[in-house]
Amino acid sequence: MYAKCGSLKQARYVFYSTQNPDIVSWSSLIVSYAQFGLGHEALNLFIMIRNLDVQPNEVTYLRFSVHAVTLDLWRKRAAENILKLDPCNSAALILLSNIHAYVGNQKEVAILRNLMKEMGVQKIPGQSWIEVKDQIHVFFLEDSSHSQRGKIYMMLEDVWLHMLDHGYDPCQRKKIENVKILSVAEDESVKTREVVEEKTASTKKRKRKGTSSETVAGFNVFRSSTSVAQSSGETQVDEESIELNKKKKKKEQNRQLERDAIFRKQHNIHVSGYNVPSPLQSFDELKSRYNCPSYLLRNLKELGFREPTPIQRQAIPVLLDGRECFACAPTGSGKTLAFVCPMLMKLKDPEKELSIWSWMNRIKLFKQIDSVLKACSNPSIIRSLFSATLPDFVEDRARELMHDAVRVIVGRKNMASETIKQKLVFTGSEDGKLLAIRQSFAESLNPPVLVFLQSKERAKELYGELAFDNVRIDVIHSDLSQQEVVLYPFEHHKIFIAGKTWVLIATDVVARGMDFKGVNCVINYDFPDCASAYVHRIGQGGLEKRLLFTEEDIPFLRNVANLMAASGCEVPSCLMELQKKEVEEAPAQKRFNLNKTRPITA
Ligand SMILES: Nc1ncnc2c1ncn2[C@@H]1O[C@H](COP(=O)(O)OP(=O)(O)OP(=O)(O)O)[C@@H](O)[C@H]1O
Repeated sequence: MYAKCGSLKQARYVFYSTQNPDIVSWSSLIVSYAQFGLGHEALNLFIMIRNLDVQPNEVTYLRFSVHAVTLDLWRKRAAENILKLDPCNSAALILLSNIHAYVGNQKEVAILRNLMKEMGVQKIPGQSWIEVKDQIHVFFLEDSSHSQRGKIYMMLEDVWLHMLDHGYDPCQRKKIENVKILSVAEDESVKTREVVEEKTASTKKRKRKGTSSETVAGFNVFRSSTSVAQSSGETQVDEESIELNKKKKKKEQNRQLERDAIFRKQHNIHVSGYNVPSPLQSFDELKSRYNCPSYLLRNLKELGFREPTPIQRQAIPVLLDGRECFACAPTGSGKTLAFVCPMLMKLKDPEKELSIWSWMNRIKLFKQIDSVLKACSNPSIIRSLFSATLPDFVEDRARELMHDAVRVIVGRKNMASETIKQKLVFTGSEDGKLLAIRQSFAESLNPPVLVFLQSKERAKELYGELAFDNVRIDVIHSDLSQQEVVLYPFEHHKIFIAGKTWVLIATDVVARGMDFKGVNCVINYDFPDCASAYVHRIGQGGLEKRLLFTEEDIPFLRNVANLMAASGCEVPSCLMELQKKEVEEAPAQKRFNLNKTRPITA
């Protein structure tokens, strides 16, 4: 393991600190030496184990001979010994054929390959295993048969991202490859390709010269095989060149995966899921990859959208590939276009179909995620979930309900946008809050202003307090009829943004369902009941965000302070050092009730 990770020193240390190393340990060290190009050290060790009367096994011979392949004597002996142990051993036969190919002995290669065919020996893919909760799971390269393959590949993608986050640079891999040992299967594939290349070349040569193939005796064990027809050799060449093409394709796919990973890293995109499509480099790719209608691209240009935002780069191809998707990206990061663009591209008559859709969608916005996702269980519907926050329980439900979904996270999950200016304002008490808001309106009221409170009772109460001040104020909460709530964005929102209403008081419920573009300032009058509520509140447009807090809020401040600091805002160090509140798991309900009964004024 240490040697595979590049540290021969550690590998040797582990070996020499093992009391009575068994053949597995010996074989591992031999492989390590060979892997690092230390053929003589590997050979010395091999001789040593013979002298120590340790019996080499098949793996010792196989591995040793793979890496010490230039040593003629050992190569031959290794081959004979392997076949003595198991004459039908596919790995050994392939290895032998590769060894012959290495030294240009094409006739032996052809004999061996035909013999394998005659004996019905099939190449067994190398397998790995892992034990999880007393159960052994066996798998091979690119295995997709496991019932939980989606989760497994998602996890692998996460591990890959962690490696990238910790500085692993796939471009540097070439350097490591000099000392990297390939698994037997990989080794075989590389060498098989060389065999095929050489073989194809030699077959062509033969054809040109018009010479007939000869039957050549090979190793003793194969002498019985005397007839090798040229035609069967050619068929084999055809098969192998198909195989070669497949491998070339695979290699190109792997390169693409690495390019995608680097590109995603540059744009802070994190994905998991099986076979995630490449992100978009530009909007033009919508045309070349997905045949996007030209009018859409024209419209994007007219809107001044030159480059896709990170969420658009990844989510659009996912949806256009017909995959379901759940995504989390900061507020204002362009999520709307990320799901609207694929929809527009799939609609046959966008104008007609959209007018019906927009009404349905408004209504659906207010429903629970579960019922929305379940209702859309028709397999022809591609479901997607876009949000600025993605709590774990929502993510778990989405994974359960969606089929083979791709997860896309831009930046860190549940983070506020880095472009939003956030300010913490200490007001001491409830009375202090009222004073502070009145003072700020008197000094610098810059409408439209959105004010968030935790409950409809408190929203109504604050409205009552401020209604008689010299401020044009309105309130929206869940006591309004469904129709009013649905219509709000169209009617009241217009009035609000047009400046007829200066201050709009709202609750968290409203913050999640509406999109208040053009707001200048967001005041969090009440402390949000969780960090994700805060992210949604401050996502409602506006360059300036203020969060008022009192003595009572201090124990709950840490999460929000962390969030602010993570999105680049200045937070006093004393707040960052606050003790984590013990009741952190259940504060929301508690605080909600507390605030519900807490009056706006003392
Ligand atoms: N590719 C782009 N280039 C430039 N501007 C864009 C691009 N995509 C979207 N925008 C603009 O960015 C703004 C924010 O977009 P949008 O409302 O879709 O963000 P969002 O992530 O949905 O935010 P929220 O979470 O608040 O709903 C909009 O004004 C939109 O017109």
